Parts: sequence; structure tokens; C-alpha cells
Amino acid sequence: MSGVRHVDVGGAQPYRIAIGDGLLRDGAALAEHVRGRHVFVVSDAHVAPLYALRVVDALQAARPDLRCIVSCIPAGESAKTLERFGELVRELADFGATRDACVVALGGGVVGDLAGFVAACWMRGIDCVQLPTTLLAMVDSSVGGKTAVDMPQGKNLVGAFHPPRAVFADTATLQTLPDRELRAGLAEVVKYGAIRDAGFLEWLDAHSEDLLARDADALAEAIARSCAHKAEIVARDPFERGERALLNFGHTFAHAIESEQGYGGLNHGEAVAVGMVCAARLSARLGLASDADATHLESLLTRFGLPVAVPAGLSSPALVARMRLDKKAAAGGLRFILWRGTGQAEIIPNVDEQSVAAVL
Ligand SMILES: NC(=O)c1ccc[n+]([C@@H]2O[C@H](COP(=O)([O-])OP(=O)(O)OC[C@H]3O[C@@H](n4cnc5c(N)ncnc54)[C@H](O)[C@@H]3O)[C@@H](O)[C@H]2O)c1
Ligand SMILES: O=C(O)C(=O)C[C@@H](O)[C@H](O)[C@H](O)COP(=O)(O)O
Ligand SMILES: [Zn+2]
Repeated sequence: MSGVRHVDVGGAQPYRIAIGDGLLRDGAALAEHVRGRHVFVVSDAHVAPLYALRVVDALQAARPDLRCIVSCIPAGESAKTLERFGELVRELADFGATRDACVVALGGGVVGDLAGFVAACWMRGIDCVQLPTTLLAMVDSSVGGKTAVDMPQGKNLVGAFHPPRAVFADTATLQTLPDRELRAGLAEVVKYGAIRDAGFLEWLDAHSEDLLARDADALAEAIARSCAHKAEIVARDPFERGERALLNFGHTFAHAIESEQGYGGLNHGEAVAVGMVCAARLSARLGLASDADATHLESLLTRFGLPVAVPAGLSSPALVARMRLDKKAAAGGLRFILWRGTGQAEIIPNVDEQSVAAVL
């Protein structure tokens, strides 16, 4: 296969991210990561009909001894629950999956987070291979080993760190992705520029039309650069003891919005876009950065067709209350990822709630 890019994730459990057109058909490469005979493919109602058979056929052509089953969850954030987790582990038990079984997550970040959590828990941890099919999953959720399910009380409240064995991002799958989901992925791409690479933001600015038109080279470049940023951070800080928290830029706001809307309003990428603008405005309010930087970020996100304001009808006190259950909050109060200007994010403890409410 020509033109495949690779990003290696270092650390105690290293793995490789492959990015290229047609990777789901490369059964030999996928099968390399299956140690036993059980393959449990988790996908969703939109992705499974498009791609699941392709993956199973490719795997079985390469390894006729494999036993593959496909479990299909409903599409969307509302499927990322403890209840669905329970169903999937019961299916694994019925399948007779042994400890050398492999969970294959075929889909967006919802499938990736849920299937990854199943892999983290079944027999205290089995292999997981991530096959991301959304831009967001390719640039972010398939990498780094955060797995989780949501609760009504908050996003990703129950989960585990469980790095994948490998990630195969087949960029051909992006051709069937709805526009809204493509734009959601661009929000997390912008995040890398916002937190640590002002030059990347300039590149995104210059290539915004190519990206929205799904130009293959522009998308592959954006994915590879995003993965390289994430790989560098998670290799140094896999368990978010320090700098990994920078990847949460905009997320304290985003998660509060998503949970307050019952996971049926803005999708994750859209909420992150709003959250990043709120974080930039809060930085300006606290005197850390200029309002001009926030305005520049807002205009790039707007160009990508993303929302930049908190949806009408959400109350500031309710959102702030939700932030108290954010995973970065400590007994001492709210901790935010803010910036000192484009490309310079920092962890800021003890942010006062009045300033947050004012920005909301
Ligand atoms: N673990 C992490 O580090 C991490 C990072 C970022 C986000 N996340 C999580 O990821 C989730 C969001 O992921 P997402 O944006 O991929 O959403 P998603 O998984 O809900 O996918 C978005 C929609 O696109 C559909 N879809 C997926 N691939 C498709 C394709 N190729 N063609 C047609 N339709 C397709 C899905 O069925 C779904 O309807 C959130 O739960 C978020 O919390 C996790
Ligand atoms: O990988 C990380 O670390 C991130 O924070 C990436 C985020 O984009 C992602 O949404 C993540 O799931 C948020 O994690 P959480 O710990 O805040 O739930
Ligand atoms: Zn995110």
C-alpha cells in the first residue's frame, strides 16, 4: 500500500498509528495484532453496514482460523453508557472470549471509548485495535488510551487508561462521514494548534477550504500532524499527571454543555469549539492573554462551520455546578486549561466561579 504515513507512540506500551487510504482492506496488517482466535468487532449502526464486513473479510482472508463477531451499538453519544458496557461484556462472555482475544473498535470516538473500556475490563485487560472512521477519532480519541463511558452526572466519569495495540486510520472512510462530523473533528485539530503550535493554526487557516472539501492530502497532513502532537504528549504523560491535561483545553466547558444537554445537543467536537472560545475569553478576562487572540480563534472555528457560543437555554449556574465534577477539579476548586496566547496553554488552578460564569 503506497502513501501510508506512520506516527509512533512511545512509552511503556508503544504502538504505531498508520494513516492511509484503504487500510481496512489490509487484513495481514490488522491480523498481526490478533494474538488469539477471538475477534470482537464493536461498531455502530451507521458504520457497521458500511465497513464491518470489509474488516471481517480482510481479517479472515489473512487468518482463516479467526472467529470474528460484530456487535453493533446505536449510533451517537447516548450509547456510551454503563448499560451498553454491560451488554458488551455479556456478549464477550457468550462468545467465550479468552484472554488473548482482541477487541476491534470500528467507528468514531463513541465506539472507540466504549469498546476500549470493554477491552480494558474484560479479564482485567485484553488487546484492543482502534479502527477510527471519524476525523475526530483519527486525530484524537483512538490515540492515547483514554477509554470511558458517560453518566447522566458527567462525561467520561467511569473509565480506564488502556492503550491500543495499534491504530489504523483508513482515510477512505472519511468520504462517507457527514459534514457535521467532519467539522466536529476539525475542532480537535484546531485544539492542537491552540495549545502548542501557532504555526499549525496558520496552516489550518491557509488550508481551511481544502480540509472542508475533503482534499485527501490536506486531511492526511492534518491527521498526521495532530497525531504527532498527541503522541508526544501521551508518551511523556500517559496517565495525565501533568501536561496531558493540556489536551483538555476547552473541555471543562464542553463537558458541562454536553452533559447539561443530556448528550443530545451539541456533539463533542462542537462543544469543544464553544469551550475553547470560552477558555480563550476566560484567559483574557483573567489577564493572561489578549481578547484579540480569542477573536482570532473564534474566527477560525467559525470558518470551519463550528458553533462558538454557549447554546441558548443553558443556565450559567447549572453549567458551573457541572464543572465541579470535572475530572480536573480538586478539593481546592476548579482547574482550567487556559492560554497565554495562541499556542501557549497552561494549567491554571483555583479559577473563581464568578469569572467562569461571566464568560458563560
Ligand atoms: N478517548 C479520547 O481521548 C477521546 C478524545 C476525543 C473524544 N473522545 C470521545 O469521542 C466521542 C466523539 O467521537 P466522534 O466525534 O467520532 O462521534 P461518534 O462516534 O458519535 O461518531 C459521529 C457520527 O458519525 C457516524 N460515523 C462514524 N464514522 C462514519 C463514517 N466513516 N461514515 C459515516 N458515518 C460515520 C457515527 O455513526 C456517528 O453517528 C465522544 O464521546 C468524546 O468524549 C474521546
Ligand atoms: O486524551 C486526552 O487526554 C484528552 O483530554 C483528549 C480529549 O479530546 C478527550 O475529549 C478526552 O476524552 C477527555 O478526557 P477527560 O479525561 O476530560 O474525560
Ligand atoms: Zn475531546
